Amino acid sequence: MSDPVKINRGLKGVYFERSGVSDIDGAAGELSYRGYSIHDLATQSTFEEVCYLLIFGELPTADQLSAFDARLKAARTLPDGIHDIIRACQHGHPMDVLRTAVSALAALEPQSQEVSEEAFIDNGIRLTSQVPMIIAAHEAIRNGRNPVPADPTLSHAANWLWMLKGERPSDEAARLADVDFILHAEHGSNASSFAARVTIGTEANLHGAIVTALSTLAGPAHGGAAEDVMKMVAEIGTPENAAAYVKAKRAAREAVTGFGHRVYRKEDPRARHMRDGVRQLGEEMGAPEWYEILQAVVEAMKPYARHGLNVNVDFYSGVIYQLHGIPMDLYVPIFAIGRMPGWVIQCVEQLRGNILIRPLTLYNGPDPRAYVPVEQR
Ligand SMILES: CC(=O)SCCNC(=O)CCNC(=O)[C@H](O)C(C)(C)COP(=O)(O)OP(=O)(O)OC[C@H]1O[C@@H](n2cnc3c(N)ncnc32)[C@H](O)[C@@H]1OP(=O)(O)O
Ligand SMILES: O=C([O-])CC(=O)C(=O)O
Repeated sequence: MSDPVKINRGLKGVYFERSGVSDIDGAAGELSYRGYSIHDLATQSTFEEVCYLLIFGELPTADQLSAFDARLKAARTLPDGIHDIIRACQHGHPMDVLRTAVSALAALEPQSQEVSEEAFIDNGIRLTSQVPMIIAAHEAIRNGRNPVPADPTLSHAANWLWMLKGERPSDEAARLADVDFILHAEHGSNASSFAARVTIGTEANLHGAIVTALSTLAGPAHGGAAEDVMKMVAEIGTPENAAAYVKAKRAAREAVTGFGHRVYRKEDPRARHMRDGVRQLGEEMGAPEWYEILQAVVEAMKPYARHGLNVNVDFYSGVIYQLHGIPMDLYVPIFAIGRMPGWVIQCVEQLRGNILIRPLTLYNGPDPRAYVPVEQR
């Protein structure tokens, strides 16, 4: 019997809202933020500027940028108690620790309860600065070190690396982190941003929506892919093994991680910037084999490219983090650092003319039946 209504499982191809933030052309493999090509932003802009663009809709003037930068820097503080919470769950996955700490911020900072556009922007800017602090503090605490205080002379990306490692990053390392954040900053109605919008649809506060988004980002089909790609590269071991690995995956009808996307049918436009980063960094660090293994996987997947199966943004990012000596379980949290402005502006957009997001499921359970008391079952 055919269903009386058309069901779009996974909401594939369904438009549920209008958005002026980012535009994805999946067929052409193109992405822009507020009309600016991701390629121009990745090569010419900074994460601070992209945050401003996403949140306020226009590129900032020099004065606006410096005022915004000062606002981000002033927000590099965590309330008393957050380090204790991190300490208490230090052995957990960093994504669980980050989510727990953001949830705790909602309880510790009274201003997080306000639901208005201005409050979302204020709280969103504060959280954008606090998220990298939480991740770096956790990394320090779980390794028996004291958290490194933020350095107000450093950019968002450089300060993150400074807090993570306790040493000043090179300009190249800071720029690579900056580009990574720009590329991850926003991506339309992806699963975590959609989940955040669902939370705001109930008129909940921004911190609640960010907790939802973090939970949703953590899965391997979304933000967890970079970590899985690194595990895959380690398992493959040498470029010569890549073809057999892919063949076995395809034979078992299992996903090759870092490939595929719900929207793109050409290569994810963000991937090329990460690919260049892996190649350069690998050569500089005398470890070209990671790039060679990745390219051997791409070669082995070529027969499937005509079905729209190409690399996505996270195919290359994990190896960049690995080359920087960043532990694998920090890859998803790093994605979250970059995605903060995207989540914030999606929540602001949702709040304007808010509507409860509540689709339908078509019932296919048992027909109506009489209740049977427990002693008669
Ligand atoms: C930042 C991000 O979130 S990007 C995504 C990161 N995730 C990953 O890299 C994990 C691996 N990829 C995947 O699991 C999927 O591609 C997803 C979840 C991202 C998208 O899934 P969907 O939108 O359902 O995929 P789509 O409908 O395009 O799949 C089409 C076909 O390609 C196959 N396919 C999709 N991705 C892959 C993959 N990575 N490897 C092998 N086959 C795949 C599907 O099984 C499907 O085959 P079928 O028609 O024979 O059943
Ligand atoms: O858009 C998606 O479905 C996933 C993605 O690439 C992202 O969130 O960056």
